Amino acid sequence: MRQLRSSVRKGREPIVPNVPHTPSPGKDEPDAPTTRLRRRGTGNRAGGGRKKKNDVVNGDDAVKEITLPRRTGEEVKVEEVEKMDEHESGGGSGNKGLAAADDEGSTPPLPERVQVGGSPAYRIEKKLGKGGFGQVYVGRRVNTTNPLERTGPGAVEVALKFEHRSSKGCNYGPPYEWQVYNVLGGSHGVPRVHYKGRQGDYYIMVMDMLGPSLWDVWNNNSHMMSTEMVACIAIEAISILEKLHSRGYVHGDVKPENFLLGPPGTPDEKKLFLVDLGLATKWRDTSTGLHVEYDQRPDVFRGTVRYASVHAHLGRTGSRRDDLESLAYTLIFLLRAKLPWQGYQGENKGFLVCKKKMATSPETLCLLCPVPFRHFVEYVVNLKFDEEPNYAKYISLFDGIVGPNPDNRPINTDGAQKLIYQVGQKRGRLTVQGDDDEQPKKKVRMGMPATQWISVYNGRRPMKQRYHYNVADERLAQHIDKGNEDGLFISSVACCSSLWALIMDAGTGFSDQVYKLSPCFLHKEWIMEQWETNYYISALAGSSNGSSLVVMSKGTQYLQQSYKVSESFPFKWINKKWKEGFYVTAMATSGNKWAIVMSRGSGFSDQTVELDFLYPSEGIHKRWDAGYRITATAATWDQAAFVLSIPRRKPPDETQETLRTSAFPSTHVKEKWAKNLYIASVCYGRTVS
Ligand SMILES: Nc1ncnc2c1ncn2[C@@H]1O[C@H](COP(=O)(O)OP(=O)(O)OP(=O)(O)O)[C@@H](O)[C@H]1O
Repeated sequence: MRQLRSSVRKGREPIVPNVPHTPSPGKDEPDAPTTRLRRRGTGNRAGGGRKKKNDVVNGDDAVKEITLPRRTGEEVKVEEVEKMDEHESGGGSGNKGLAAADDEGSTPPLPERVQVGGSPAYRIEKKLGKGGFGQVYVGRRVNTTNPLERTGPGAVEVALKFEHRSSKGCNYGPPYEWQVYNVLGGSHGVPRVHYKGRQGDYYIMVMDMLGPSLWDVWNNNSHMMSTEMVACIAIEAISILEKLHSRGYVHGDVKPENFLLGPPGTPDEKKLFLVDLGLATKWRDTSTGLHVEYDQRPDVFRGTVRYASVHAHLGRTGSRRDDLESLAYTLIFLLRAKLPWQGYQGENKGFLVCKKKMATSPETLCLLCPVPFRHFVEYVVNLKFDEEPNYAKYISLFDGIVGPNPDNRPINTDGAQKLIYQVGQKRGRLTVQGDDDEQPKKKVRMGMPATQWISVYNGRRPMKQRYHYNVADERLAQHIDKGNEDGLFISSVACCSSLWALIMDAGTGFSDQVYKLSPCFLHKEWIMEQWETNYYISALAGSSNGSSLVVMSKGTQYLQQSYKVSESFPFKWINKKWKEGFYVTAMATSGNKWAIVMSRGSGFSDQTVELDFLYPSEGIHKRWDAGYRITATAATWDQAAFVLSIPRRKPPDETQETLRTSAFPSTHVKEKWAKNLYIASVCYGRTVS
């Protein structure tokens, strides 16, 4: 199994060498050699004061939170069960996030005649479509001077997009989409908006009338589309996205329903357009010209579940790669009529779809598709957050599939020809054929889940640290007692195959410690008893059979503590607690359950979470660059979570390294000690897929 190591050293390039594999000795590890012993003060910083009795809150059996009351005796808050967002929409569109799905019956009547922002007057005719935000109708000019005027501000027929003022997109006035159309309207592949304004309760946009969507075409053709047609769509769609991206925006909801052809029977009938800019965001800051900053908010989902990029599912800031990943799914859907993650239902749908996307290799996804499609998928799923996509190269992938004469193609590819020409001109050549010999990059989504040890090391002054692993329940006490006798306290615990790993340190600063091995995850009565006597949870781990090891210490700097056990990663709860001044100070998993401990007085000034279906290497590096350091880790069979924090007091050595190993990293730990790097956190679980 692969082992990887990555690290950060402030002011230096991160080091990312591969570390050789070390087989597990498969037994308890004896005391390891230690560096110089240095004891820290052991004063109890938690302070005294009697606490009121704790309340226990059970949202449901699976989710519970126990909060230690503030010393003011304030009422303990009741937590609701909180789950990942789930969004539904109709049609063939899959599920859409951030959409206010108006029920047709409940929408107020549309005006009979529309005239907004200096436009001519229009009569409303047939409905063209309906989305989560608005409804689109044909508008026919009431007084026509030139009945042949097909496009432009004086067109006889226009598309009218109505959004009710109470719709979600209009909370702060006119729809956000209007602003985006101001910038992008009329650019390559984006319809022109001629007028906009409010009439009665509706915000109305008057735009060029277009034809059927790609979903309509596919649906009306017995759910089939020729390879050449899809390849042409790929070529032109990439060029449309390139143009949109070059203006600083990402679309955010690329899918078959949002690609429209020109009106049938007109010169534009083979031309492709991209509509619905309601979820567009900027990837580039207009004033600085810099790429927007990376962030992950695992509770935020924007887009449509079926076509969303994995990064969008995980709540990462949108960037150019996301549109291309959604385009890849769109193309495969049109070709194969099905995506492997269709059919999931229920409140867990977003999670299951994302997990399936991560577990589906490009080979599996593109089975029976011509090779260029697989190469396209491989390129786009490997794009980094701020990487500039090589649009011209992606377009050139499909050259061999489409006919040589652009005039005979089922979709107009003029935009793409222009792009390739421009790129060629820039480089002093005409095309990007043979541009470079770069092969599609290594695949990160391989379809094979793997579990590993994830260990995190911090640079610090020499101290005594000791580790034990493969420890059976009955042997825990013996190791802990011996450690305590030697002046060590437990700093981290982890579990693999129902055997425990213990890290004991001389540098914890704790003055006393108790622990509990219990058959449940977690033993709330015991925890509450310890809280009563000023012990706080300082480390915890869970086994796959549901048992847990909780370590509680005196002498922590915590002032108040709260924990939650949840079936899914409880980001919403964490987010709420952050606002109350709590920070995550420990985490553990048991099977698919998460236990998160949050404390006041944690010594952090900011905190963030990286959650992924694999080791989130890019995210961790981005956070390291922004001054965060990993302060807690936990992983289930599916997901790995890293909590990264900014300490209030800068440590003298900010070095941090992570290591992923298939066996407990005993040899590596010794090598780290030699460099004054000590285990700060360890867990066992999902790392790669
Ligand atoms: N200019 C147009 N000409 C013809 N039909 C259009 C036009 N604009 C939109 N439509 C049709 O109306 C549908 C909904 O439009 P649009 O996607 O802009 O609305 P939305 O409420 O933002 O949708 P979504 O739920 O996808 O965000 C489209 O799928 C398309 O079928």
